[in-house]
Amino acid sequence: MQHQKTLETLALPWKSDLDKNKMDVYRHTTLLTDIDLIEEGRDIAIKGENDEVCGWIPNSTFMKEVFKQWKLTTAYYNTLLNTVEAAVTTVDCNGNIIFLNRISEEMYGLSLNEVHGQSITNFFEKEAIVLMSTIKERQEVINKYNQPHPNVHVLINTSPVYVDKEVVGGISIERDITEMVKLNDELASTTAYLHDLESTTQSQQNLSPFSKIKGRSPVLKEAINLANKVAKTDAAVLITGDSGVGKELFAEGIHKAGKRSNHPFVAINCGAIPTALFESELFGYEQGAFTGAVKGGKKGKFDAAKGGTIFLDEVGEMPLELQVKLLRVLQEKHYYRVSGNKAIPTDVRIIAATNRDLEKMIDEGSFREDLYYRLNVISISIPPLRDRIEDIPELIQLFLKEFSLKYTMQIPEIDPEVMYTFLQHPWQGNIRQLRNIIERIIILASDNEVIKPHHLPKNFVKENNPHTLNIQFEEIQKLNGQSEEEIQYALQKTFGNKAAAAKLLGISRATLYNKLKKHNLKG
Ligand SMILES: Nc1ncnc2c1ncn2[C@@H]1O[C@H](COP(=O)(O)OP(=O)(O)OP(=O)(O)O)[C@@H](O)[C@H]1O
Repeated sequence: MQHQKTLETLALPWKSDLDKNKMDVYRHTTLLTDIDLIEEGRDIAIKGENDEVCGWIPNSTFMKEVFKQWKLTTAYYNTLLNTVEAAVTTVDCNGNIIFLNRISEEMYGLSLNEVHGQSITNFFEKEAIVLMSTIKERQEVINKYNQPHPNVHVLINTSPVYVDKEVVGGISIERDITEMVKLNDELASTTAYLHDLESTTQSQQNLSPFSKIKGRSPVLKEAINLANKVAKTDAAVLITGDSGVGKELFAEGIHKAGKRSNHPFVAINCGAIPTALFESELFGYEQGAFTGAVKGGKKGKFDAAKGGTIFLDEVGEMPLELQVKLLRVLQEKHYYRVSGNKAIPTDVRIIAATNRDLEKMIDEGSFREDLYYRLNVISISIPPLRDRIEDIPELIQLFLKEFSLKYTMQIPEIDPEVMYTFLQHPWQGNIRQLRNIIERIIILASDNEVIKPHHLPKNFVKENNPHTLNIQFEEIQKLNGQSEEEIQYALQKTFGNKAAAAKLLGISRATLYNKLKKHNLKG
């Protein structure tokens, strides 16, 4: 508590009429606390450096001093116990409660007056009382987690209290961490909840009928919106667009978003079926229909797609005579198997797609106008990739991920020049071409290699106009993202795609964000 006094400080000078044999003798440096029990009425003789008795302390002075020290110690002790931000409990060697401070009283809902002198085991589960084992085993405990009550979590320090090497009791100091435990629990459950939410939204996203169609361009979003609306009806849909723009993905999406989604989606490439087999392929045949026919007949695509959707891909490639047959089925709403005479009702939704200009074909007489109107109740036009360059960075990332996974590679980084080449490319083969190129890149690149222009196929590079490209690229190479104009230029060149713009400027995405903030740019 306080600085201990030595006996010397209390001593009076030795007098010749005193008898040291009637006194207890101590050295002058002895501390008050080191003194054994003094018999009532006995004075203390003090020995100096040379072991000569040099002073004495009358018993009354000693007792007064002890009393004074006791009062002081108790005052400090009580103040300390009630000031400390922890629950303090002291017990005697039998585990009877001597003291609880205010925090201890509050923490356990006990009042010192009521529990004083009672065994601590009356108030706590035996196995939860660290203090008891500390006394028994004479072993201090530091920062041990304990749950003395179902609603209380603490970190506990305990120590036996010794007087002259003998354990006279124990003291425990507990820091209440209930709030922390609760917060931690909440954090854990919130994290788990977030995980759940994330995977539900992810699976919902995966379930979304058009989720496979990636891209953020307004033209693409518009096409998806229209497809979504059309999907709710049973109307025939004609999807137009260049080769590889994703027409089949749209057809699948419409099927999945419609009420026929639990039935099959059957795709037919109209350009790939030989004329002689077209009817039997589509409508099936009865036994003995022709030489080489399978015994028992065979079902056709219309049977296979029953209740679902038939996707007539490349419908513009269909020979005229077959167009007539298809038209008849669509008009009459039933079909016959080859060599069959039973009319089978058609129960399919028709979605057709073409990359040909059907109206021009009608003018030229190679596509039937009546069939065109049958198929084209609603048309959805999918824009070519060169008209929605904003989608390119996302598609690149998608395919990089897909093929890195397939060929068990790290997802490589794309050099800004390659990104720029991609953004400027005319993409005659659209997304299919982009996908194929990325697959090739992944196959040819080594792990951890940055994708550079030399990774691109030679004929692909030739498709670009190398002259303009180089000049523009050189211009861009001079950029370092320092000025507001450069940042705006890069954003404009990359259609606002920040990842691509950062690559062009040769700075990290975080740096670009900082610069956008600094220049107050929206990006
Ligand atoms: N927006 C897109 N997001 C992701 N992948 C796409 C997207 N569009 C197309 N693809 C992918 O590109 C490839 C070509 O797409 P799809 O077969 O749907 O094109 P298509 O227009 O039907 O081509 P074709 O006219 O040659 O039959 C497929 O691998 C498809 O998954």
